Amino acid sequence: MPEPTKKPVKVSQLCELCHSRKAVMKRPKNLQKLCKQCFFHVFETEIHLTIQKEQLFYKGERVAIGASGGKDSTVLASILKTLNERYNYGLELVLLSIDEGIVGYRDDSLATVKRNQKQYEMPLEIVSYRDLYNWTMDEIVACSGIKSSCTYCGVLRRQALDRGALKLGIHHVVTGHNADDMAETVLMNLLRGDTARLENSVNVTTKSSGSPIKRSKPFKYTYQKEIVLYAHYKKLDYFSTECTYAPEAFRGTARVLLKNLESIRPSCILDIIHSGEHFKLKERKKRDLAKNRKAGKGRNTATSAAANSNKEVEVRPDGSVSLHSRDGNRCERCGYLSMNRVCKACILIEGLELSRAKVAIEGDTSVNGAAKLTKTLEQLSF
Ligand SMILES: Nc1ncnc2c1ncn2[C@@H]1O[C@H](COP(=O)(O)OP(=O)(O)OP(=O)(O)O)[C@@H](O)[C@H]1O
Repeated sequence: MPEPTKKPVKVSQLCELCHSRKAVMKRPKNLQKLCKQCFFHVFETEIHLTIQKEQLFYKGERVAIGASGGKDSTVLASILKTLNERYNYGLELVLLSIDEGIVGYRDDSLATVKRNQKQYEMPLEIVSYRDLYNWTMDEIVACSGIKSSCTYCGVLRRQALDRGALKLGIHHVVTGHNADDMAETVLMNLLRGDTARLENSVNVTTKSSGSPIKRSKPFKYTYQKEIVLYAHYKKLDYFSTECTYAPEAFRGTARVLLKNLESIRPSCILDIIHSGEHFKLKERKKRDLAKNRKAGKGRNTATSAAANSNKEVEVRPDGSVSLHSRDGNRCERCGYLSMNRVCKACILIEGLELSRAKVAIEGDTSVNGAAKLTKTLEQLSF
């Protein structure tokens, strides 16, 4: 029987890197036509180069991966395992998950992380808001409404990741924040005129004041679309549902704007990050901002939940909160490391406790029911 003849692949369909295999995709970052193998290679190599250039790790370092079960952190765990073995980084990788207490969302995504733990053979530590703060996000939303949920969650999660890492004796947490997240942050700060934050919004590595924990973002230059493609082609096991509570409204606006820009000019994500990297505040402006902040003036100054104690609190656009700073010390309330007399998390929790007392006096204290009721009410239009 004659052998079936293989249909020749048109040159225009060949991978633009290896020129031998068929291209299966257009790379979102630069529209290069690639085969699967070459895509894996460039994707992994770019992340390795970022890690090297930024000198993110040292040999023997213990690193906690902030693992939410979503695509970004799942790909991060998979890639770090691959690169650690391929390039002999010598890292000890641990999965660290925060259970915010969001029924029907986080419980399902944590089930994914538990499967990842076995797939990647990494230890897993789960720390919950309930244990740390005696609140769940469902309860917080029931008390304070859905609008400020991202603010609360952001502040509490940042601290919870730090505390979870410290519990493990780890001083470095990596997260799956990607290039799209970075560009969104630059756009948001730009649109708000928040020049003070523009300068630091694109740093790969950050540290909260007073915290001994370093946080890094190895996906700083990695496009979200490519992360999804990688997870898809590698058949990674991840949880794809969005958080039950709406994303921060203004970030959502910046996201839509960015997606529109990206569809016209794919490189704009990197271009925005590049611009962010070159914003530098004049020394005088920096001093003025610091003075204003100390005096409690400025665009983002608000009297927060701790207003009952007449303290001026600055609520920053990224959700972090600051009181008058002082040198590294411990929070008066919870004893956790803080530059402020009372840490950001305690300030928020204090306000919540006041609202909880009010809810208890006014009626229904069944929190799960209250969370559902809040969501239902906010979805209604009159
Ligand atoms: N509950 C959590 N536990 C541990 N780490 C978390 C948690 N939520 C978020 N992170 C970390 O912060 C990063 C950014 O979180 P964000 O909420 O922006 O989610 P995302 O962009 O959907 O990421 P992912 O796809 O990993 O969920 C995540 O990639 C992860 O590393």
